[in-house]
Amino acid sequence: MNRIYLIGFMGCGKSAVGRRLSFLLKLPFYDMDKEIVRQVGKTIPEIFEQHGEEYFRQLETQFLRNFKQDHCIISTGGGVTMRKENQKIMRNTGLVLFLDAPFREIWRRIHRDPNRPIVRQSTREEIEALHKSRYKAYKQTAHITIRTEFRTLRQITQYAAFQVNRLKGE
Ligand SMILES: Nc1ncnc2c1ncn2[C@@H]1O[C@H](COP(=O)(O)OP(=O)(O)OP(=O)(O)O)[C@@H](O)[C@H]1O
Ligand SMILES: O=C(O)C1=C[C@@H](O)[C@@H](O)[C@H](O)C1
Ligand SMILES: [Mg+2]
Repeated sequence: MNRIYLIGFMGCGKSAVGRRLSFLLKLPFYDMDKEIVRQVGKTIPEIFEQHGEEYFRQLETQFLRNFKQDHCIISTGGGVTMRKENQKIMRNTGLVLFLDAPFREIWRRIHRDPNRPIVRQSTREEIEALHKSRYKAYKQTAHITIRTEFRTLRQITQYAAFQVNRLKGE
């Protein structure tokens, strides 16, 4: 299968870049968080509150196992890359791009967002530690790491498209 997965921490730009890349490469775009919300009929904060985080993690893995569409772009949730099984599915079914944004920028983007339950319950220090603890998994799972600092969304999207085409040509 030949999908493009965007991985990385909350707020690194997966959804924003995914939408633009979909337009540029003329491929359908799926946002995993949105797909899960649609399937379950509950918001992410509701899923976390009513069923717990572990249940949400199971929904993420189920989504990856059951999703059938080929030739598409998928922006993943920030925690998806932590499970080994998810890492394997993504690497075996597509090209994995990690959007590597600096933490202070991530924090500026996410700290007031009420739709991110993990952020709502934690201090800046705790979220920074989470970012640090996840970094290696993002890096190791990705075929390509794209550093987003000092780049506009347009530049990141163009660079991602360039890398995708380069790897397809190999
Ligand atoms: N390089 C960038 N320059 C300017 N703004 C950006 C950049 N990348 C992302 N943003 C903005 O930051 C916000 C968060 O980005 P986005 O929602 O795409 O993150 P995400 O990785 O999908 O997060 P989540 O894991 O929570 O789904 C959005 O408002 C987006 O437009
Ligand atoms: O980083 C995370 O663990 C999360 C990121 C979001 O995309 C959502 O998937 C959810 O809020 C959990
Ligand atoms: Mg997103």
